[in-house]
Amino acid sequence: MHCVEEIKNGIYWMGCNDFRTEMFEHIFPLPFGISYNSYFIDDEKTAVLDAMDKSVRDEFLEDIEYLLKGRTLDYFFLNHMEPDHAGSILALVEKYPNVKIIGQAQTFKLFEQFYRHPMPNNYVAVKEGDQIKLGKHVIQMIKAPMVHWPEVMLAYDVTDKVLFSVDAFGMFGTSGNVYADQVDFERDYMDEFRRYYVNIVGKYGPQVVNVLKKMDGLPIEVVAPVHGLVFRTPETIQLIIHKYLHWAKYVPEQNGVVIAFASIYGNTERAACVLAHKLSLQGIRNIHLYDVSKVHPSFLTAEAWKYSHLVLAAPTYNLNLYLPMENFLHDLKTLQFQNRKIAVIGCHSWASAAQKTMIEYVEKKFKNCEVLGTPLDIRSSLKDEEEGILDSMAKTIAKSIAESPDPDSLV
Ligand SMILES: Cc1cc2nc3c(=O)[nH]c(=O)nc-3n(C[C@H](O)[C@H](O)[C@H](O)COP(=O)(O)O)c2cc1C
Repeated sequence: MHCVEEIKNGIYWMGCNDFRTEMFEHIFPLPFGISYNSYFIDDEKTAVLDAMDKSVRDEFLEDIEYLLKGRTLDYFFLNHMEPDHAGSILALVEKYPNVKIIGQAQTFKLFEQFYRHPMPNNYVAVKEGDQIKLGKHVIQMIKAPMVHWPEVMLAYDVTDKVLFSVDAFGMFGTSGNVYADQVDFERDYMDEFRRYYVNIVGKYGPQVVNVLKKMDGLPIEVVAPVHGLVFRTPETIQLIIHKYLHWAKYVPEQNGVVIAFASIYGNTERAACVLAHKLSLQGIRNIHLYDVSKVHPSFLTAEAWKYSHLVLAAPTYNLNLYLPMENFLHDLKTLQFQNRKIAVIGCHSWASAAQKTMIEYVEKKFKNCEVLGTPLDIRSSLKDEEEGILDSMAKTIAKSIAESPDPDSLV
């Protein structure tokens, strides 16, 4: 069996969906699975760009054999050493021992660290701008450090204007289709596309901006990532570049409020829900409530990236911030979350710590973020006569949203 499709003259997509892996990198839940793409070029010389995870190694080798039609494999482009794209390389080299492996010196070093199997006779070291001629197809190397590892190199088919973008423009999830224009991408895939970006490369905004600058100078007709759908129409390519510009510059996509709350007994939750309704009465659209104890942080960080405003509400727990909230905020800090206004609600019964810790994250650990309005620290439960505090908070947030510039004007 095989699962391949020609995406441009002599360039083939090979795709495997993986519904068995529960968590990507053993940390990110995969409710819709994950897919691995690899690409084959049929020319005077044959080439494979990127390998696949070892969980789909047999299918990967089967597709290559089918496309080679009895020929041998001349080149393998090792664009990224991470095992979900390199896990099948040893098997590939065992099958095609004379294959030339294209990569950077740094890539080969990582290869040997992981696989303890030096193959210096197979290596062809390349640098930024080098071109490999396969025949009609000429492949140009474009460095993309930290998108999402230091050795990442994109490959650009100069002849057919295809950008093999490695993890850039990848996504969580799977599809029965190959191209983004064959599905309702914005409606059905954007959330997993965003969650992938934020959690996998979100920390490296400046490096992503550099890649986008390099792309700006290239005519691109197809963007072919290693996970998810392929982009071949000007509309879908423009859409993903537009989204990446927002995300990489830490500019929200739209105005709205994410209320991330934690609660042991329900009092902080109640305050969060009442605040949400007060915001709604203020005419605010797109208010999203999330219980951080129930929703994996990878979904929460993606939502925080999407919207302009954030509310954090959590109780004190053993003289600390309640752990699921701490996890979420730690994640945001690690991902270099920035440029947001954030309201804070703490809750405690005898010795407060949560409110102070959340304020510290906003003011000291996040970049260019500020606490919005007067933070609240509930004593066990909010009394009826204190509800006015939530009214003021809702008004402050609504005013801030009204005064926020159109996010599109910032990219
Ligand atoms: C294991 C445990 C530890 C707690 N530690 C503290 C604490 O250190 N300081 C404090 O003021 N309250 C502490 N609390 C109490 C809660 O923070 C407090 O009752 C709060 O109002 C609960 O809000 P909630 O109803 O939203 O869960 C603790 C509660 C539990 C279950």
